[in-house]
Parts: sequence; C-alpha cells; structure tokens
Amino acid sequence: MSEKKDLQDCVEELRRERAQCSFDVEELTNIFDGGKELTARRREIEHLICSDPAFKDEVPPEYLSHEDLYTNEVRKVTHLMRKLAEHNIPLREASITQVHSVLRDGNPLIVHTSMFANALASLANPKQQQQWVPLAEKNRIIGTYAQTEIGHGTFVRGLETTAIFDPETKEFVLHSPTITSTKWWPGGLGKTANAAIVMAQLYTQGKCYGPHPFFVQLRDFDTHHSLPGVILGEIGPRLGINSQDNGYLRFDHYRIPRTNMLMRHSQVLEDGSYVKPIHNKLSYGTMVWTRVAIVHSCSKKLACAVTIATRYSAVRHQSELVPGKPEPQILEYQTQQYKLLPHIASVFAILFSASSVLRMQRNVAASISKGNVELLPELHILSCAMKALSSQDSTQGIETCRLACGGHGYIASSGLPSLYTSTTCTITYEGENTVLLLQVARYLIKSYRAGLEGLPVLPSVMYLTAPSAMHQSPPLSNQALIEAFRISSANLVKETESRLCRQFNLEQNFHYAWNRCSVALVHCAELHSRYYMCEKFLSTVESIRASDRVRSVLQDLCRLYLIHHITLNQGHFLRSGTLSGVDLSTLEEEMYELLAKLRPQAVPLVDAFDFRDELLGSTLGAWDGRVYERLYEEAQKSPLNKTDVSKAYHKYLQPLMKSNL
Ligand SMILES: Cc1cc2nc3c(=O)[nH]c(=O)nc-3n(C[C@H](O)[C@H](O)[C@H](O)COP(=O)(O)OP(=O)(O)OC[C@H]3O[C@@H](n4cnc5c(N)ncnc54)[C@H](O)[C@@H]3O)c2cc1C
Repeated sequence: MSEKKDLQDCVEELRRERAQCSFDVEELTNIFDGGKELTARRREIEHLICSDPAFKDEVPPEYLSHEDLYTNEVRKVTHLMRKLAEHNIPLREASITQVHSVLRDGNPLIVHTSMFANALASLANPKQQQQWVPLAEKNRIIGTYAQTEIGHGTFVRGLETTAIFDPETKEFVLHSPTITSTKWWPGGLGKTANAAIVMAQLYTQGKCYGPHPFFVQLRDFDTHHSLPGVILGEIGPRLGINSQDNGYLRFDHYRIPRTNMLMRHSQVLEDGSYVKPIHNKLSYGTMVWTRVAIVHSCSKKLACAVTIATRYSAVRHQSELVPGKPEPQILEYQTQQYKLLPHIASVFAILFSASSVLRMQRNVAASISKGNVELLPELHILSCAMKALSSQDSTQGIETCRLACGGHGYIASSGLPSLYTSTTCTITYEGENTVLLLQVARYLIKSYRAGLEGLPVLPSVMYLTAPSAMHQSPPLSNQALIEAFRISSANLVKETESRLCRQFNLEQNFHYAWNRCSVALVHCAELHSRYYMCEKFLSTVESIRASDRVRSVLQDLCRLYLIHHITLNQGHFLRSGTLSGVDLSTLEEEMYELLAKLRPQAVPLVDAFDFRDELLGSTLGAWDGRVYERLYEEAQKSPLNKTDVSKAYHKYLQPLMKSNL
C-alpha cells in the first residue's frame, strides 16, 4: 500500500513541477529543433521507429557478450537503414532526430554514413563519385575512414603506411612497413566495412608527397572475406561504444589502381607526375562538417543527461533542509540547482554556436564556389574551437549530472554511464582537443601580430587589437559582460604573446618557446572560444523570434550562463581589470538569485527537449518519474537473478565456506 503511494507521489511530483511552467514548452521545443515543421517531422520519424518492436532489446546490451552485442547492434542498424529507405527518409534527416538512440551501444555504420560518405563527397573527383557514391548509398560498399595508426594519430605527417606508384602497372602499392604503421581505431573497420578511405604517404617518381587519401577495397564484395594482402580485425573492448567494431588494418604490398587515389584536389598522372592542389586547405570542408555535427550531437547528449538528472532531482527526496521537516526534493538544494541549471543553459549555448558555425559554413561554401577561399581558415578555426569546447563541456556536464543522481547515476540503466562513454571520446577524435586549441591559439597570436602591424585580419579576431568599448554599456549589463569577455580574451592573448617573445629571446627557437608557453596558449584559446560561445548565445537570444515568456526564460538561462562562466574564469577578468572583486561578488549574488528563479522552470525546460522515453533509455529520467519501480524492474533482468543460488556458489564459494580455512 505504502509502496503504491510512493510511486503515485513521484508521478504527482512531476505533475506539480509542470504546473509551475511559465512558458509554452512546445514553442521552446520548436526552437530547439530549429522550427515547427522540423519538430513535427522529427516526431513522425521517431514514432515510426519507436513503434517497431524490432528495436526493443529483450536483454539489456550490458548483459550481452562482446560478439552478441555487436551482432545485435548490426541487426538493429541494418533494420533501421532498411526502414528509413522504405519510408524515403534520408540519413541526413534521420540524424536530426534521436532515432540513433535505439542503437544503445553505438552504431557500427556510423563512420560509413558520416566520415566515409563526407570524405567521398569532398575528396573524390566527379568521375570517382559517380563510381562509388551510388554503391555506398545502396550499402553495397560499406566504408570507413582509416587515418590513425598505432604510432600516430595527431601528427598526420608521421603516418607510415606507404602508397608507392608503380608506373609499369599504373597501380599504387599499399604497404604497412612497421607495427606502428598498423591502422588502428577506425569505426566499423573490424568486421563491418568492406572498403576504406586510407590515408597513406604518397610516393611517385622517387619522391614522397606526404599523406593522401585512397579508396581501398578491403573485403570481397560477395563473400565479405578479407582480400589477399589485407590483414584486418577488431581492436578489442573500449571504455564504451563497444559495438562499433573499431578495427586494425595492415597491408602487405597490396595493389590498387592509380584511379583509386582520391583526385579532387591533387593527382598522380599516368606517367607518375604529381599535380598539387590549388589550395592546400580545400579539404577542410569535410573536417568542418564533421566537427559541426559533433558539436550538435554534444548538445543533444548533454540535453539527455540534464533531462535525466533534472527529472530525477524532482522526484528524489533526501535528507533534511530544515531539521525535523519532511525530506525535500533534492532539486530544492541550491547545490543541486548549481549542478543542473548551468548545464541546461549550456545545451542552448552549444546549439546556438553550432548553428552560427553552420551558417558561416554555408556562406563560405558559396564563396568557395566563386573561387574565394579567404574565409576558409576562419571557418576551420571556429569549428576547431567549438568542437573542443562543446565536447569538453558536454562531457563534464554529463559527469556532473551522473554525480547529481548519487548512487543511482552509477547504474547502467540510468543511461548516464553510456552517455558519458559515448561523449568523452569526442574529446579525442576528429582532432584531439588540446591540439585543436593550440591551433586556435596559433591563429590568435598570428592575427594579433597582424593586427598590430595594421595588416588585415578576419572578423572573429578583429577584436584582439580593436579599442576597448567597455565604457559604452551600462555596468554589468549583458553587453558589458560580453565586452569584459572580449577585453579579457584580448588581454590574455597580448600577455601570452609578450611571454612568447620573452621566451623566444631566451631559447632562440620559436618551437621551444611555443612549447614553453603552451599551457598559457591553451588558456587563450579556451577564453576566446568561451567568449565566442557567450556572444552567440546572447546575440541569438536577443534576435530570436519568440513569445515574451519563452524569450524571458532564455534570457535568464543566457544570463546564468554568462555569469557562471565569468565566475569560473574570474582570474582573467581581475587580471584584465574589466571586473573588480566587488563586481564579481555582485554577479555571484545574482547567480544565486537566478538559480532560485529558474528552479521552478527546471522540469519544463528539460521537457522542452522532448525526448521520448524509449530514446532517452533511462530508469531515472522517464516522463512519469516512476524511478523506483523502473529500477526494480530493470534489476529483474539480471541473468544472475534467474536462479536463487548462483553456479559460482556451488563451484567456488561453497568449497571455501565449508573448508574452515
Ligand atoms: C572512439 C574513437 C573512435 C575513433 N575513430 C577513428 C576513425 O574512425 N578513424 C581514424 O582514423 N581514427 C579514429 N580514431 C582515432 C583518433 O582520431 C585519434 O585517437 C586522435 O586523432 C588522437 O590521436 P592519438 O590517439 O594518436 O593521440 P596522441 O596524438 O598520441 O595524443 C596523446 C596526447 O599527446 C598530446 N599531444 C599530441 N600532439 C601534441 C602537440 N602537438 N602538442 C601538445 N600536445 C600534443 C595530446 O594532447 C594527448 O594528450 C578514433 C578514436 C577513438 C577514441
């Protein structure tokens, strides 16, 4: 009887939370999706997938063996591909939904549908695209992108796989000369893919031209056996996404036709002569698209985590806020609000920044088609900055959400551990974050120096040498805070550039000096990127077409985001003199008020992310809040609970217990 009452209380608790909502949840959902029509379409696709019993896991993936896990996810992803094709739903459209969440432990075809497809589109010439793209679209070819080797990931020039042109046969000979030249990590390479885009050192006419991409068939298109000269397999269990069969690959003097070199940008002609690309940064396009996709997926993953932790915090009661009074919802604790609300704000900050980079990408693509590549470096740097910041923020945010759920956040059925493991890897792939931030820093230093010399610099970094505008905005207004960010970032770049010069005078070597300043350089890049994200959040909220109520809640979230990141970085603001100790203390006070103000909106805000229970996949975060019932039900699925006494008791425990040792 009392158990029933508890469950009823949880449902009632969330109903009360929703009753306090100050804005139209559906309107905010539309903003999150990018428009009303997109919300409707997303729901339609998600309904189609969720109503199909083939996507349900009878046995939770955590209980499956490594092989069964892979087999089950391949079953689901192939069913998903067929279903989407039957309903004429393009993959790009499906990727804006949450349907991939039916693949609980990753997606063995993800590299095929993303990196491989993008690389073909941007690196293959029109004739090659005609040859391979239709086959890839029909999944006759399943590809992966094989760049990283055991010995080298970040330093692409250090790759050791060779592709030597043989003018006699007009073929390239691919070879892996050392153990460290083994390709290592590509998703789907182990057992799924039958082809790959392989990055290898190109040699022709006795000269090495550096790493170039090649289309390489790895397996027989009918039998799926690996081809002679190709040695491949799976690399073994990872921290997460264990069904993605990340693989290894070696070549033993494996021959491919000359025309398999992807020749959109550079070419090797029949006589072996090399034709270099007109612009060496033209292949940035693929990387930018992939990084923006990562930024989008980071905001979705973080949105899932805050949905789970916020709903749970509304139904969970613990301890006493006032001695002797009933246990409050844990969401009443200010510390809990501080754990969750800034990350709810962060979802929007990441999303709005991604949209801004995407808009810029479209403009740059249009300029490139007219032969103007001027803005390409700017786009490249912004995508690096946003990928680094959003992967770091979402990973930390998900971990905070997990901790905010106490012990239950550690249980697999909460969904939080797998959200963490599938997000933290984005810090490493598509450019390791520290390395990306150092690239951003290089651009900042270069632009700062150019600005000082009166040379032209690109828009996003003009502020580094522009005069301060601090006095123009009312003190501590949003605009003033953005200006404080801008000046602090410029100040840090200036300070670091001076340090770099001093270090150079000592070392007499730019590279050693750079390394000696690299921690400070990473801080420069982080502050610049944070400034960009804050600025995009604010400008989007200020220009958004929304009702007053939705705008008001977004303004509060944006204000919280700005103040939160100022308090986290307060040293930089004090150093630059843009904010005083008193200002920071006033802002901190305001942050605590904002936490209290936004607290009643916490559940409606995460409801606006509109995740279906099936796709959220969490015992703690379901719509109805029946946390304890779900946790208990899920525990019944443990194979250990099939019998009262386990096999291990008879085999090991009993002999020990009876041995009197
Ligand atoms: C889940 C997952 C999926 C992947 N999928 C693919 C795939 O499909 N295809 C593919 O080709 N690869 C893939 N990778 C590989 C990935 O791209 C590399 O792991 C990544 O590029 C980092 O390279 P690395 O592992 O060699 O690390 P390293 O480059 O060795 O980095 C190790 C450390 O050294 C530091 N470091 C390195 N260089 C510098 C520098 N210049 N300055 C300062 N610090 C430096 C880094 O910051 C880091 O802390 C995947 C990796 C993971 C984890």
